[in-house]
Amino acid sequence: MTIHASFDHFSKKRGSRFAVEDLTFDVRAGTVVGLIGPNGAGKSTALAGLTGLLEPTSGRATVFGSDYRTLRRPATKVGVYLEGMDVEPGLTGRRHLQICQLAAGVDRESVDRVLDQVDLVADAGRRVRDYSLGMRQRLGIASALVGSPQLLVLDEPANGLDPEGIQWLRWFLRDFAADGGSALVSSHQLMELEQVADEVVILKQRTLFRGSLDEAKAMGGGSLESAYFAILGSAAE
Ligand SMILES: Nc1ncnc2c1ncn2[C@@H]1O[C@H](COP(=O)(O)OP(=O)(O)OP(=O)(O)O)[C@@H](O)[C@H]1O
Repeated sequence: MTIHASFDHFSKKRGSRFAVEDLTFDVRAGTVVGLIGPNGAGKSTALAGLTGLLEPTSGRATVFGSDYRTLRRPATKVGVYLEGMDVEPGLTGRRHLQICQLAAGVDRESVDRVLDQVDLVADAGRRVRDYSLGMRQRLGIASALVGSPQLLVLDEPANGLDPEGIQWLRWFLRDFAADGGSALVSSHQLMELEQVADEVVILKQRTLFRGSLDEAKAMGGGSLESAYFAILGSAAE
């Protein structure tokens, strides 16, 4: 099966200690992969490494077989929305997306398409400083979608979304994967992730678990949350 993203013994030191050590897994076409772990586990570091924002200390992280930084028109292949990708608050949502559209090198219609996809059409003319947290989150997801990528890399995408937004995101990611796309999603919302992920990676600097959602759930008597605590607990022993 086609591999969209790959970590191959990826390690990254922050100062004298490893933030991520020896991470190896693939994101295959048609799947949603959930990356989970406690605060400081290295999830954001791994996603930043995959999207060319930092250099690994050793190993590799690649998208479509290449270093992200070598991709031509990367936004048309990989949609990225990571923590800290803040939007200039004085811009309107539409203006922000127009800038993303120009940077992605795609047609102007993409802006209306993604505004519609994330249900921000009515608020497109408002300044981002007046957006709620959930609206900013949807705008961030929209900016990742502008280039019609095949792979999405999303850090905590459900953060701040209301129940409707969470449901939308769940169906969106499922449809996206059903159409042959893939998504690598970090999340602390285990019950939500259980609804959407095909595969799960549990990270706490090193990989504690990697496998299908069903395999993970079986380790926790049928629930991802129980499995998560059981796996973290046995790693601490
Ligand atoms: N810019 C940085 N400089 C130095 N150390 C950093 C930096 N960013 C993160 N770290 C350290 O790297 C480790 C992993 O952090 P990271 O943000 O990747 O974890 P995370 O799993 O995304 O956490 P959270 O769930 O809290 O977002 C932590 O020990 C953190 O203190």
